[in-house]
Amino acid sequence: METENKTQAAMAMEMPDGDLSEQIKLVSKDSHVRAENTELMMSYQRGDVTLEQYKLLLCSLHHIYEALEEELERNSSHVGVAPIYFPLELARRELVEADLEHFYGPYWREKMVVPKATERYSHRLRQIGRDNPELLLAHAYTRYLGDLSGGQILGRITQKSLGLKNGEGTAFFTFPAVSSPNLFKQLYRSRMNSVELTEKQRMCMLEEAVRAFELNIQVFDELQDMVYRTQRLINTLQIPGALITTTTPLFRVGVGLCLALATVCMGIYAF
Ligand code: HEM
Repeated sequence: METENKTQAAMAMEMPDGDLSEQIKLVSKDSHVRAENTELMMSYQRGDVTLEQYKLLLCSLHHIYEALEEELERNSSHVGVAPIYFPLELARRELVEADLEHFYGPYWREKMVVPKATERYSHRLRQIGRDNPELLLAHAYTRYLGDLSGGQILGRITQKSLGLKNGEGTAFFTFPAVSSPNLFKQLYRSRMNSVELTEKQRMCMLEEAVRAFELNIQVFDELQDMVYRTQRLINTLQIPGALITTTTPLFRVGVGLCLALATVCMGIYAF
């Protein structure tokens, strides 16, 4: 991946129009297509996203935005962060929390399921927040401009697929302080273009944008894998789906162990 990123980043660096917003869009074009084509995003585009997929996605989004927004805030006066710091307009964390509470109840924190890929993503955000804060721009761009673009379509699909009325459980997709997503994206791009970067920093920024997409793709793939595994467990053990999807992971492990034990006991008895 590293070599491929470098080639794409080098190509973008040679663009006659040297605006960062144009270069970053070009360099991440293929990754955007790959992100759109993940199983999870394909379920969205087919309009058949399930509650389980959406709840798992919310857990990961919370973990990611918690790290991103804490690091942006901690570095908000950094020269590479200040121009693109729009907490009032863009912050997602509290909105995701409202959605998590809607689906999991007041003790949602104890019920969160966070895959390894999500941990890796937040670890990367913490790492650059500490060592190279200017690279936070690449991640803020990937997530926030994505949420303001395709994310708006995904919000409508979520409502329709899951039959959610009056915005219940879909606060994440809303931007109450942004009256026009298109105008806001224009402003955001002009702020991105105002950040002064050395050639080396610019190259690292373009590579980081591709990495940001890659980290998102890995999260989506692992979430989908978890959905498949849960489905297989339901089918194998023939237990009601609701028992799996509405309970805590610990409870589910307990149920699994009891059923496994019961199967072994029955086998011994039969023998
Ligand atoms: C079903 C999935 C998706 C659909 C249908 C979709 C669709 C779109 C559309 C229509 C645009 C506007 C393009 C334009 O204005 O030129 C866009 C832009 C964007 N999307 Fe997506 N998208 C999806 C998934 C994603 C994902 C998973 C990410 C990142 C994690 C993402 C990040 C972005 C970004 C950063 C932009 C802004 C590009 C720019 O103007 O520089 N998208 N998307």
